Amino acid sequence: MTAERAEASVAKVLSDTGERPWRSSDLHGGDEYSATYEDLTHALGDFLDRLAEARPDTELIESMTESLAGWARELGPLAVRERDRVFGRRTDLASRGQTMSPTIELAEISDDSASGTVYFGSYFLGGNGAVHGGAIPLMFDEILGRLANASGRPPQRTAYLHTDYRSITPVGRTLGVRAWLCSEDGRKRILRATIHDGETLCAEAEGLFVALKPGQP
Ligand SMILES: CCCCCCCC/C=C\CCCCCCCC(=O)SCCNC(=O)CCNC(=O)[C@H](O)C(C)(C)COP(=O)(O)OP(=O)(O)OC[C@H]1O[C@@H](n2cnc3c(N)ncnc32)[C@H](O)[C@@H]1OP(=O)(O)O
Repeated sequence: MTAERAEASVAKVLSDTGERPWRSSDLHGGDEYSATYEDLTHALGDFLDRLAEARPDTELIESMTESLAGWARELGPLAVRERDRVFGRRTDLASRGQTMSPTIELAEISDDSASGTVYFGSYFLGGNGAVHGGAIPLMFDEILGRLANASGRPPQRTAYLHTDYRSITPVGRTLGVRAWLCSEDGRKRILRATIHDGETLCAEAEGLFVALKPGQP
């Protein structure tokens, strides 16, 4: 698959979520807004990684605290309803416009499978070079949730998510990630996913996703 086609199918699958599709006309600027917001999420992710790695002196801590408080003051009055927000709702972006889970770069996508890479920066460190055990199911829920909700399927929620940690998942390395649909039975879908470091299986997960009934929150 060419890079261009991969990008187009990523955009298609990520925007095909069964939820009200995000439209660039919802916000001023369209593609330019999209690219600018993606840059913001990358800058924020990078900041969190650098913060996790650094041992700043008191002066820098105070200065950063004041800067962050200033941004919070500026953003406070700009709060909008959930459906009008940008953070975590940009299904056309690889990051989904959020930093809660690491960005998953998908290279191959079909209606029932997806594969690509994920990179856990230092922000996601649990200890001794290993990713935090809570960040791994978070990432699995992200990729399985995207796949479950893709290809015109009705909105789905995670009913269970079982994770097996097979070996440590290293921080600071580009890892392989794969997700696929295993079975469908009425409203229920079972999906599985893996994270690999080269040939080593780091973790694997199985999730049950249940399609919501009309009006179900
Ligand atoms: C709106 C969806 C999101 C859309 C997003 C679009 C934009 C972004 C796009 C893409 C990004 C994706 C990245 C993020 C994705 C994250 C997804 C999440 O993390 S969702 C949050 C965590 N999950 C919850 O909060 C669920 C809480 N639980 C519930 O709401 C209900 O329990 C629910 C919907 C799961 C099922 O409840 P019932 O009342 O509708 O249905 P009943 O009858 O209980 O279950 C249906 C069938 O499923 C089985 N079932 C249900 N739970 C089970 C379980 N834990 N284990 C085994 N079976 C279970 C039951 O036994 C039943 O099976 P039988 O039909 O009888 O064969």
